[in-house]
Amino acid sequence: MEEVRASSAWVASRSSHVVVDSSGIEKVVETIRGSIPKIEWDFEGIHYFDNGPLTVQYLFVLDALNFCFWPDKDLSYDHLASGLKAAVQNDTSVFDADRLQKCTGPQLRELLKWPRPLPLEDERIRLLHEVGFELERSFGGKAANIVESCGKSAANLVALIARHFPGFRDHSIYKGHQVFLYKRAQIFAADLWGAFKGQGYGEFSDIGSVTIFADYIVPAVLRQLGVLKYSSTLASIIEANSEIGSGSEEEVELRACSVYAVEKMRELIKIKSGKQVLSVELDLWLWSFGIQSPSLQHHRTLSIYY
Ligand SMILES: Nc1nc2c(c(CN[C@H]3C=C[C@H](O)[C@@H]3O)cn2[C@@H]2O[C@H](COP(=O)(O)O)[C@@H](O)[C@H]2O)c(=O)[nH]1
Repeated sequence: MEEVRASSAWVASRSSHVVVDSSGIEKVVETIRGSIPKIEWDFEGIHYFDNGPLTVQYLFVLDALNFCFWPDKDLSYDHLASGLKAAVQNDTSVFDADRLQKCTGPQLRELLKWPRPLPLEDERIRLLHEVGFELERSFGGKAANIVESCGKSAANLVALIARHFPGFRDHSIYKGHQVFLYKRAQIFAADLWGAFKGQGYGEFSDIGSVTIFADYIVPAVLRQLGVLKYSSTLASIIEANSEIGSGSEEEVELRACSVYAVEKMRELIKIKSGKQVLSVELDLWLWSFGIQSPSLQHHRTLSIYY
């Protein structure tokens, strides 16, 4: 994840639409006084968990589809997590690699009990096929085998997933440089860690190397907290709910500056209180705050990455 951290810092040092405000970071750190509210993984009670390899398969499929809910104002991540949970409870072979490869749009809608086409549905189906195909080709059909081959390293896991599954290669080109954000690959590692409570499939010796997951909720929360400042043009685009192009400077800055700001926050917490908090914990705190603030306006980008 060093490349996520380094390339995000590179963007933050050159950004013009989004600025990381260090006094905003200081204020947040002062307010929390070294202890961020602990948010339980699955605080919503919407995820499948059986303490075994089927949970790993479930989480991998979940994170393969964990992007872009906003184009349908009634759809959210909750529907995906709980819909896939109900599907696997009803049929434990639903995420078998051969079935993933054959899944169609109407079948996915039926699984999720969603009455109309999903946003980017054709992309979601393409990605499910890719996951099923590559799981079968290289991992005996089981996501648990990916995890077992990463030597309890989240960084290895993210690298392995990015190498095998093109849909997880979350990156952009910014001012000629390649920027890595790996949101869904990293969130898969974090989901394993959270679900299995750092044991078994969730044991990673380097969980501290995972950064936040640059989505559309966390930047909005950071802005609300005064950590991110937007240019007036960007602010009005977001206020008007206008779309921001995937890979545009604005979009890359929103995401990369969020990663960088939380890394800075983490460093400052360490300096001020001596406590070593994880970006995964900061992420869940910020994200859960964001989804409980429906009035928070977020940026809108059509993307398969987040
Ligand atoms: N940074 C960050 N982004 C996250 C998550 C999660 C869920 N993580 C689970 C893990 C444990 C908990 O119990 C959570 O349930 C989803 N997202 C992103 O949010 C957006 C969905 O928004 P809306 O349209 O309002 O549902 C979309 O981009 C989605 O990819 C997270 O944790 N961190």
